Amino acid sequence: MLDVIIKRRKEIDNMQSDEMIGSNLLDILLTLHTPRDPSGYDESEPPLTDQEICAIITEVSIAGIDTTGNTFCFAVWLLVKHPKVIARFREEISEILGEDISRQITYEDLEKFTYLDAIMKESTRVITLTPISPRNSTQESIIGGKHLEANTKFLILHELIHKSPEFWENPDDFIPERFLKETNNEIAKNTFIPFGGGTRMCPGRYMAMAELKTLLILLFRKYDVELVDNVSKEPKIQFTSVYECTEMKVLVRPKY
Ligand code: HEM
Repeated sequence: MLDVIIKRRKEIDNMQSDEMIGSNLLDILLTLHTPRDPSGYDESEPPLTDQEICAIITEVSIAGIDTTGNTFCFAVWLLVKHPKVIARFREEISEILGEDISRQITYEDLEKFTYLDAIMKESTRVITLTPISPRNSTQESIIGGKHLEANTKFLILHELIHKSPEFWENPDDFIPERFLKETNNEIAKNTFIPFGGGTRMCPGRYMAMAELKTLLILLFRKYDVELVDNVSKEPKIQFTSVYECTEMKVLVRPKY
């Protein structure tokens, strides 16, 4: 990958100052904190080195692809199982974007999608992609009434917390409304942690949510989606470091 980065850096260095760079991740990283930076040139910040760019692209690829892809499959499956939720979601799409299905979706649009936000939250609660996170206590502490010595290794069970009847009513049911302000439902602190928490919380969470919401709008505003056969009544799931959807067949038909 380093070769590709070096080659592209040379190409960009040889470009005329008014020539446009691409909007892909590599070009954005190569021009960050340089006079070509589209978000403005800040001389006080050094440009990224080839090694730093390589590390960022590797990290985004490892941590950002399977996670987002599988979350998308599970969200589609949950939606298809709940036609009333799809109907309300489509109403929200029409309210915010109108009926022009070619209308581009902006980040500002996404912020208005409160029901879709609730769908995504509920979807990541019902099927918690990363069910556990390891931690190591740096100091002696008491957690849940249990005394832990410093340097104790332990696991945070996201999935167990997300399915605990102590914190969630009907925890196995898919009810996006529980995340809406209108229902006045209090979500207790630290009971909703699909992206972890604290200093190691997922740094890709906003990017993942923006991608997932955009994809769901694009899919459901233009297509009807249904599960194909018995295989897909339940998606096939296997656990590696995250839950992976290994098989799910859907039929996608244009609505118009
Ligand atoms: C729906 C999609 C995603 C889910 C459910 C998810 C979930 C998580 C979780 C649970 C953690 C561990 C947090 C902790 O230990 O407290 C994590 C860490 C991380 N995620 Fe994500 N993630 C997603 C998407 C992404 C994307 C798109 C990127 C990058 C573009 C990304 C980059 C990372 C990185 C680099 C870490 C390690 C952070 C650290 O240890 O300091 N993730 N993610």
